[in-house]
Amino acid sequence: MITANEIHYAAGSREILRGVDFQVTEGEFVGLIGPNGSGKSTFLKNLYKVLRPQRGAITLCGEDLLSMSNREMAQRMAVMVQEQEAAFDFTVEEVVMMGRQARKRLLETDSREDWALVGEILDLTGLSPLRKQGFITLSGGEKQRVLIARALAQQTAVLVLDEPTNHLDIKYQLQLMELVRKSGCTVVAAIHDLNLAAAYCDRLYAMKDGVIVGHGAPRELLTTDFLRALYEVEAEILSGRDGAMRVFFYSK
Ligand SMILES: Nc1ncnc2c1ncn2[C@@H]1O[C@H](COP(=O)(O)OP(=O)(O)OP(=O)(O)O)[C@@H](O)[C@H]1O
Repeated sequence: MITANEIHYAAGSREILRGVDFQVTEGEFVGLIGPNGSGKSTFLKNLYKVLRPQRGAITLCGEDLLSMSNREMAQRMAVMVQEQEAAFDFTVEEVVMMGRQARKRLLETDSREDWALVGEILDLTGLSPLRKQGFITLSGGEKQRVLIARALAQQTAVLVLDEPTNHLDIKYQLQLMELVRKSGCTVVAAIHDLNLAAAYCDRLYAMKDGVIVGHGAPRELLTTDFLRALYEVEAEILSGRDGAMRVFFYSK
């Protein structure tokens, strides 16, 4: 569904991505982990074309991403990032409706089907009581839920999420991960919380200093030795009563 080969990206003389190889197959939920400043957001920005790699190739749904128009990309891939949020002076339902734009012709109005879908997604994300509230008046966690709702309204095959849960309380963290997993989309998400990543992702890619230093199923990848090398912390790995792995951290 997505392949990135040998991606190099530099900002001025600073090499941020140094030959990143990355593959996601259809229906997979892949997490991107790694320490602060390792290049995760920069890599995702290359995936959704806010940045253009100096070297390397990316395909989306079998087509060359770099020669695709933004509209063609938006019909295949929805993106949820943090930085856009200040720009919205719209109601919650209007922001979610914006997700439909990529699927319409120029000047095509919102149909009854569009509104029905928006209503359904507002219900799913627990946002119906807030639908008429101004986006800029929402709390950080509410904004994050609106942005994921907007991405779901785009009805794309692929979702790219940069830190989708960092403002959410624990109930909504679990709910968002559940929702994303059940969406049936192919998902790439940068996630700091390794317990969430391990519980929901099929596979993880670990990035450090602009290169992929490991990838695999969470249980195979996240060993104490690997976590020590990646984050310079001591980790203890246990199993929860649901059988999922839990990681505890101690400073070195
Ligand atoms: N335009 C730029 N000019 C110089 N350095 C940059 C630029 N953009 C990003 N960087 C640097 O590249 C590195 C990678 O940044 P990036 O935001 O991709 O990291 P990240 O892994 O997403 O980090 P975090 O976990 O903290 O969000 C950082 O050290 C950042 O300061």
